[in-house]
Amino acid sequence: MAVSVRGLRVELGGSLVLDGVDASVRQGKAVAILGANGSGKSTLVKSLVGLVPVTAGEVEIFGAAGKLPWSRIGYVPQRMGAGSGVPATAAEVVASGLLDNRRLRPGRGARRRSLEALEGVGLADRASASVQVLSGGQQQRVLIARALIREPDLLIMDEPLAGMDQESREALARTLAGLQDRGATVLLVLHELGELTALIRRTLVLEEGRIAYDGPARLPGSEAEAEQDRHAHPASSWPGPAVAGTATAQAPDLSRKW
Ligand SMILES: Nc1ncnc2c1ncn2[C@@H]1O[C@H](COP(=O)(O)OP(=O)(O)OP(=O)(O)O)[C@@H](O)[C@H]1O
Repeated sequence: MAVSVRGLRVELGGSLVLDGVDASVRQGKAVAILGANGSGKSTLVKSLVGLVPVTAGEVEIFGAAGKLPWSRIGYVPQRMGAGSGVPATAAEVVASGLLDNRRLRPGRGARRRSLEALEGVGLADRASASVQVLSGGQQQRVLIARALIREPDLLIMDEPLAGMDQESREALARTLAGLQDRGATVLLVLHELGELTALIRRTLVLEEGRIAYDGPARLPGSEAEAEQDRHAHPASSWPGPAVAGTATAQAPDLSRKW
């Protein structure tokens, strides 16, 4: 398993934000986490990357608990500027994704890789721009490119589509499909599947800190199903198992916006 959580409870500021979450994601799968504001989506992904303390339960990444294999993980937090007074170009911020705790320089080929990563979010033309002059949505894409340049085995993004225009969303969808083709696991907090409908086969829906639904992203006869059919690989072996076999509760309308 790329990700496995068991009985996960997280208390923040005296309230129970995650209340016994159990879920596993196999390597190479793309899963969306949906749910209303405040349902615990960000807290769940933060708990996976060690950014919030776990009150009870277990989190395992690539089969190991405790020590995070950071070099294999790309994480993009919920909308956070990339600028904040940093005197660097977009390409330099992206290249900083290649840094680790041991070296101060991004190493060979950093510029080329940085441009490729920016291409992946449709921002190659702004590579030499100072991040401070980029718009909020462009800065968000710089941060996504900074995660992509790491060629992560596990990419976790918290609302990556927020504030992105359609063209950028489509560029990101293509990039994520390529990443998945290489066997990476993709975990996304989303408010709607949108341009990523063709990529996402499974969704987890959170409600008040619990998993209310865990099953196929497209339900028979749904708009999402039709959309996936339009994009699906012709050799795809889908449809998968019936909804009733995998859903933990009655399926919500997965084509809605949360
Ligand atoms: N550091 C914190 N201290 C206290 N409460 C917190 C903290 N972080 C989050 N919460 C609370 O936990 C709940 C879940 O927050 P979280 O950010 O995980 O929700 P979300 O599903 O990602 O919401 P959104 O869709 O608005 O991003 C909210 O009620 C929030 O107020």
